[in-house]
This record gives sequence, structure tokens and C-alpha cells, in this order.
Amino acid sequence: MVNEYPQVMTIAGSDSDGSAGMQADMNTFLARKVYGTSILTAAVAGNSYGIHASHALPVDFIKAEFKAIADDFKILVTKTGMLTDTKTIHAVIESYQKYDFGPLIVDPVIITKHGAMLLEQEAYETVRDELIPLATVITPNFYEAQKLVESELQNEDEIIEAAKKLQAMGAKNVVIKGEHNGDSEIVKDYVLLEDGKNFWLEDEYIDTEHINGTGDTYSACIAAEFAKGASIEEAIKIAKKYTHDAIKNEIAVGHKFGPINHWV
Ligand SMILES: Nc1ncnc2c1ncn2[C@@H]1O[C@H](COP(=O)(O)OP(=O)(O)O)[C@@H](O)[C@H]1O
Ligand SMILES: Cc1ncc(COP(=O)(O)OP(=O)(O)O)c(N)n1
Repeated sequence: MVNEYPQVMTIAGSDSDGSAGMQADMNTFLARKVYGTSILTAAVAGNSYGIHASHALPVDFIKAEFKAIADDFKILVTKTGMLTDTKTIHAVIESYQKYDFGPLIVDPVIITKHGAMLLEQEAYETVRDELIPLATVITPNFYEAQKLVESELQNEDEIIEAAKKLQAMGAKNVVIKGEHNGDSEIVKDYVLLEDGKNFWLEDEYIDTEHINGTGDTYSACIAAEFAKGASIEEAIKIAKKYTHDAIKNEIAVGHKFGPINHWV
């Protein structure tokens, strides 16, 4: 018997400690039982103490990766992660539109939760004007949502307004991931769907330093579940639970800010 798995793709950077970026995406794809392909955009030298160096790949090489996958695979859903700068985003958009890689889940990676910048500031506008309009789902964290809508989000009404603005920019479905700084026992993500349905996804705050790669995992899980046939709403709910369980069932890796548990 030949087993078949839905084929998905991540367009992301490699994080050398395995906790985030492409490694978190691929771990999630494996765990959620889809076959993951990968377009590498950059490589970062990271460990549980932080990111120490970063190197963007040449755009011609990125385009060659796209062609290699397009020539051989039937990709059902694609997700983006670290895209570094405007020329990388342009190469990604050009190749994504040239071939058929399915709906796009955009994780607009700007900064890690420990403060390392993964997107040049000049590229925010490119993300807003050129990438967001292609997004079936966009999944900014609290900080990224503020950067993209260019205003501080101080209460729930402002988060709801920000989600509407992101939808007006062209994203069909929006997930704004909530703050988790320990000030509240609940972490709340806000979801605004294409048809206007909206809700808060709540879970308990988990007090741990092992939360590297949570955003990558969340968006990769949405891509995987959507590829397997879930609706966007179901895929988001499954991704929230999977990410939460992976944070809760901590593993002992690294000396500082460790990875989450993709085996969960
Ligand atoms: N300490 C925590 N306790 C509970 N949920 C968390 C915690 N940290 C992150 N999450 C959840 O993980 C998911 C990813 O969010 P986040 O960590 O903000 O993304 P990013 O990695 O893009 O910054 C969200 O659903 C968020 O609510
Ligand atoms: C190569 C690379 N890409 C993305 C990240 C950040 O991952 P994300 O899950 O969005 O954020 P953290 O939870 O890791 O802060 C990364 N570190 N490396």
C-alpha cells in the first residue's frame, strides 16, 4: 500500500537551534501528518539565548527553489515566515504567482519575542501593500499587528478595529494573537473570518520560558489542517489547541528560551 499525505509548503528562514522558523514549520507538518516542502529564504544563527547572525539567500536561488517544487509537487497550501527584506518578498510573490501553490497563510514575521529583527523596516510597506492582499489567513502577533496597522492596541475594541483594517488591506481571514506577558491568566487571540464571523480564542496563560517558535507552529498548523480539509475556522481552532498543548507539555532543550513540544 502507498500512503498519501497532502503536500504543503513553507517559505521561511532556518533557525539553527531547531526551535523556530522552517524547523518549527517542518516539525509541525510532520506532527500534523502532511508532507512538508520548503523554500529557504534566509538562515539565522540562533540558540536558546537569542539570534546571533542572519544571512538572506540570493533571490535567484529562492526562485530556483520555487521552480524545483513546482516541477514536481502538487502543493495544496503554502505558508510564509521570515522574508527578510523587500527584494526577497518580491521574489517570493513573483514565484508564488507564477505557479499554483494553493491558498497562502501569511505569518508576517517581523521580530522574535526576544527582540531580534527578522524583517527590515523598509519592507513593512511591501508586506502591507503586496503580501497581505494575497493572504487567505494572516496571523500577526500583538506587536506585528500594531506595526502593520501603525497604531497602538490598548484595548479589545482597538484589536477588533485592527483586524478590520488588516482585512481591508486584503487579508481574507485575520488572527491577531494576544499578549502573553504574565499580566493576565488568560491569553486571548482575536479571529475575524472572511464572512464577518468573529470571536475570541481563549486559553490559560502558561508560565514558561519555552515558547520559541509558537507563531511559526500556529501558522504551520493552520496550513496543515486546511490542506487536510478543515475549514479555516476549524484549522485556526485546531492550531490554537495544538500550539497551547505544545507549550504546556514542556521539553528540556536549551539553557534559556527553549522550543515547544511538537510531539505532543
Ligand atoms: N505563555 C503562553 N501561554 C499560553 N499561550 C501562549 C503563550 N505564549 C504564546 N501563546 C499562544 O501561542 C500562539 C502563538 O502566539 P505568539 O507566541 O504571540 O506568536 P509569535 O511567536 O508570532 O510571537 C498564540 O495562540 C498565543 O496565544
Ligand atoms: C528563522 C526564523 N524565523 C522565524 C522566527 C520567529 O518565529 P516565531 O514563531 O514567529 O516567533 P518566536 O516565537 O520564535 O519569537 C525565528 N526565530 N527564526
